[in-house]
Amino acid sequence: MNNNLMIVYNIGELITSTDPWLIKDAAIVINEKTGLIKEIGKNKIIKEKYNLTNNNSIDAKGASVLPGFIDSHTHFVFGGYRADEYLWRLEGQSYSEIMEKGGGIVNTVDATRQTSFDELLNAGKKRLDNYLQQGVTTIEGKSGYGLNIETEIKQLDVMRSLNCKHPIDVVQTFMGAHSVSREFNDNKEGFVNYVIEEMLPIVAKREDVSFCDVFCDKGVFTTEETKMILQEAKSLGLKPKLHVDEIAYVGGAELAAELNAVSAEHLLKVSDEGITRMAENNVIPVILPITAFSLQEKYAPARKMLDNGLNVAVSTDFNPGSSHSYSIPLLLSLSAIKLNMNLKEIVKAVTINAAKALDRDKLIGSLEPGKYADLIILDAPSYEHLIYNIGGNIVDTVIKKGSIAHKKDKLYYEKNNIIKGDK
Ligand SMILES: N=CN[C@@H](CCC(=O)O)C(=O)O
Ligand SMILES: [Zn+2]
Repeated sequence: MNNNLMIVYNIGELITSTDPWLIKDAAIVINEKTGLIKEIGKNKIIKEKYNLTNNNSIDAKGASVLPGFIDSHTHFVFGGYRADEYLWRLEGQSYSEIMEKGGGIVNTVDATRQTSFDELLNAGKKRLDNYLQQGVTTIEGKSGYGLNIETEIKQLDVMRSLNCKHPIDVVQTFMGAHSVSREFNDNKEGFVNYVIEEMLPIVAKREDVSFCDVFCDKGVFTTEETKMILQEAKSLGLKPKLHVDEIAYVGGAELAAELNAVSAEHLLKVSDEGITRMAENNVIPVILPITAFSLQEKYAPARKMLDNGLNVAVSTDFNPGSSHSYSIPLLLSLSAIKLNMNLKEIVKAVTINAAKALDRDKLIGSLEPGKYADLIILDAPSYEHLIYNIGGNIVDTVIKKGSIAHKKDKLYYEKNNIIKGDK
């Protein structure tokens, strides 16, 4: 009767990210073949109905269980580092000043062009391993450190390969308009045409690429240029996302609404009108508090967005420049302390709302029958510990599509039986 079923039982509290939000003393029945959730119920009832002696069943021992985290905005495939720029920023130079002096994104473009596919793959794998240990089961990754077709394709190929090889699902976004490439330094119009005419037709044919993103901001691409690129991308079947209103207010959120974009991201300088327009058009705001922290900028008005009914998502924005961090605990802490979000809003922001930002909410982001069994078991009795435990990773076990993808490592000294004898 239990063939191909995995049962996670003795769950102290199950956080579903849907209704009912919390189920005490719960169990989840998973179809291991499909990786989908078959049934969720009270522990006692599931125990009576199914045979728990199945080897693959897991005793959660009263711990809190919740959906796998979804990091909906990252640039995790890149070559080189920009630690020097981070130190310059600490000495008072701004992100824009460094960019205007010829640094910033184009430095990483140089490094990424010089880095081989295998090196990018290895670096990407290590970063995904780290994400997995923190409970991330789906991640978005953007290209945009190639700015020519060869290297953009190389980044996308690395992400495609990682998506096949790694338990974390990688959702790919083409971001050829991340900055103007050095070759087109004095010819931005030429670069925009290059993106539209040379890159988009090739990238849009790939089934593994879902979105097209543009850095629409002061000193980067204007709203007109962004509109041209994203309208073309849309006509070729790529769904629009926008980096907007980060450096300065440019009316980016309004443009995201006009384009019916899936998401608008950053939004540090968003206007009230932009918030209203996003709400009217179901645009998901993806807020990146680690970036504001790292740039020492004012945080995006997440509270105002939530109070206006928006489905706010939060993400690490892991990249080599503005947010060199893939720390989920830091993300959760900043969301609580700096964005004034409550625990439920924070969990939604890294689960169901993040799934919405990736247009995958029919399959992931909440725990309910018919959705993928992407879930985490905490080393804590309550999900309150996610923000109470500041900066610490309290994820014990990660299950991806019904298979155990990570279990907290045993300590080295336990594994090797190293003990200090009495002296
Ligand atoms: N703001 C634009 N893009 C990235 C930063 C890229 C970089 O500095 O390398 C971001 O989302 O923060
Ligand atoms: Zn970004």
